[in-house]
Amino acid sequence: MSRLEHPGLVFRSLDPSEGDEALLKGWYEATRRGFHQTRGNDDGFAAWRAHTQNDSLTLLGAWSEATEFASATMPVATFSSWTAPVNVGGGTSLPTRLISDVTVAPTHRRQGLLRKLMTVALADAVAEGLPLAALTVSEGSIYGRFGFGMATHVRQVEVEVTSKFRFRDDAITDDGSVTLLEPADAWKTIASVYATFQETTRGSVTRPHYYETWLSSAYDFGGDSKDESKQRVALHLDASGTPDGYVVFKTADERNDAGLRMATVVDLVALTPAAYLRLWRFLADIDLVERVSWRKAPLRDPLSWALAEPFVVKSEELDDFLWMRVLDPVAALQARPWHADGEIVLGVDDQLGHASGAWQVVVRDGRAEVTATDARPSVTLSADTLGALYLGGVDVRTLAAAGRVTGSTEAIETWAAMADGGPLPYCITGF
Ligand SMILES: CC(=O)SCCNC(=O)CCNC(=O)[C@H](O)C(C)(C)COP(=O)(O)OP(=O)(O)OC[C@H]1O[C@@H](n2cnc3c(N)ncnc32)[C@H](O)[C@@H]1OP(=O)(O)O
Repeated sequence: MSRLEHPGLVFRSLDPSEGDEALLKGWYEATRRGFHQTRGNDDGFAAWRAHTQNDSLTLLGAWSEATEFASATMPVATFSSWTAPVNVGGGTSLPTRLISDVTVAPTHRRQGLLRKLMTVALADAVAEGLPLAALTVSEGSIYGRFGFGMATHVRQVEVEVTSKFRFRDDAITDDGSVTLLEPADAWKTIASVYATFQETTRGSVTRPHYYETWLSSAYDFGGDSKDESKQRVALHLDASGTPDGYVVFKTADERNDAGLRMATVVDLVALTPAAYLRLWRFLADIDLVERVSWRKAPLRDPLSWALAEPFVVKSEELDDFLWMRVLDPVAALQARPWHADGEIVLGVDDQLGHASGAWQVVVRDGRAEVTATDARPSVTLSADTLGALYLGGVDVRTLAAAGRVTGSTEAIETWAAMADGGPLPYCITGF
């Protein structure tokens, strides 16, 4: 890896299919150490290796020389990436470089290792012609400098499912049904429901293969702490018997801080409002459960609006989820939907250069034509702000009010009318 150099370290790219087993195990253990997880085991390594092969991961790492005291197989830095479609709205998906497993050992932190790995990974994505990159973050202050912006959010909710949980008389009624399945039997059906959700949901990411292992409860990824073996699946069928929603959930003897018995939603996908509300009715009907928690509820959630007592839904937290990075402004901006005719020159300041420049954006009938121009920008922003705006998860006026979009009031209003609108992006796939 001649493009990557660091004193005392050797960089390698491992091939998940044929790579040296000891180095692969060392890489896997280094990520577990970096994320403060328990040491891995053979089954976990096999599940991880299957995912790295099926999703064609590029595994980068930096190793120090072996010494009497230091391992030769565990790298001091790890970085993985692969390519998968992200739905950018209007029924269009774009191939996106997904980045994960970023760890640097405490002994080597703040020496520029992340910067080196990220710089090379993004340059490779650009060389391959990929228009976008995406990741999820552990801390909000790290990735803006590399052009990533906070693009989607989810809500953590806790719902009281006592007798207070009752739908209003005018709530959508369901003429379908719910059936319980074992996770292994449900996998094919829930994967197909998710595929439709992916095609129709702005901001959604195509799932890596480990979702099959996880949601079918084939392996307990977290050891005894996560208890995948407690997972159950309820499938929703529409009136014609076609699956159009599911919930993977866990019930446990656990109680929340107030001592109330809990169920947890692991994954919930509903293709229609009727399926969504019916799955909530199902969750509320589980005996011996007083509260249901879900970490990935949508921001615009019909649930509390459909209930006679909306206060049973408590929003506990608003969390960032997907962070987007525009690598190719022409391909990326032309693919997403637009909401009003108009014309501006967008100036992008990108520390890594990929999206830098002045871009003429002309919108007619919901589509944009984007060209590089020498004209003076009427609206300027940084690459991370462009990433935040890209999926429509935050609006132009809000970012202008934060000082992150600049231009005359008229130009910002034109840009806002062109860019803002459509459904909020919603991503429930972590990676
Ligand atoms: C996509 C994912 O995988 S998210 C998970 C990220 N990983 C983790 O959180 C695991 C624990 N943390 C780590 O392993 C490391 O601290 C990392 C990976 C976050 C940072 O790695 P390092 O090699 O120390 O970063 P590096 O030295 O290249 O720093 C690059 C820049 O980011 C900044 N930076 C690095 N970490 C942080 C941080 N935690 N908070 C704020 N800024 C940070 C540095 O100051 C530096 O800024 P500059 O180049 O503009 O001066």
